[in-house]
Amino acid sequence: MSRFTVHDLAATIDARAASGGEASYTRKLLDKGAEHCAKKLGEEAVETVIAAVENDRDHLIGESADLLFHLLVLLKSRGVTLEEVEAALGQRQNMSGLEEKASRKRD
Ligand SMILES: N=c1c2ncn([C@@H]3O[C@H](COP(=O)(O)OP(=O)(O)OP(=O)(O)O)[C@@H](O)[C@H]3O)c2ncn1[C@@H]1O[C@H](COP(=O)(O)O)[C@@H](O)[C@H]1O
Repeated sequence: MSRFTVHDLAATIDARAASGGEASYTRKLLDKGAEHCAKKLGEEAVETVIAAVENDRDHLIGESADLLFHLLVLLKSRGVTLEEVEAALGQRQNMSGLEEKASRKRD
């Protein structure tokens, strides 16, 4: 069996956005709009931070999964693709984080 990836999850979210029904949580989130999706992402981020601070490994993994799911739904709600985010990361590939930070200040 091939490994499940974030791309597989993004494809499921695309499918639910196109035709998800009453039973779809993704559809429910998208129907409530981008602001609601952003609020949910914020909640999941806080829960992830708490799990990390408490050094609760299993909880951190679970909350990180929730966080990634909600980030993908938020991106979908604003028409941004995972590939576009990957491209942004790719552009930073040969630059250190500190260089990247300095380049933002010059913009
Ligand atoms: N990965 C996830 C995933 N991670 C977290 N969640 C849901 O995120 C919610 C977060 O819990 P909360 O307590 O914060 O929210 P809640 O109180 O249940 O919901 P709200 O009423 O507050 O919105 C839970 O209901 C989780 O089930 C997810 N729901 C769906 N997926 C994936 O998305 C796919 C499509 O799901 P559906 O759209 O439901 O078919 C599924 O096959 C899964 O693979």
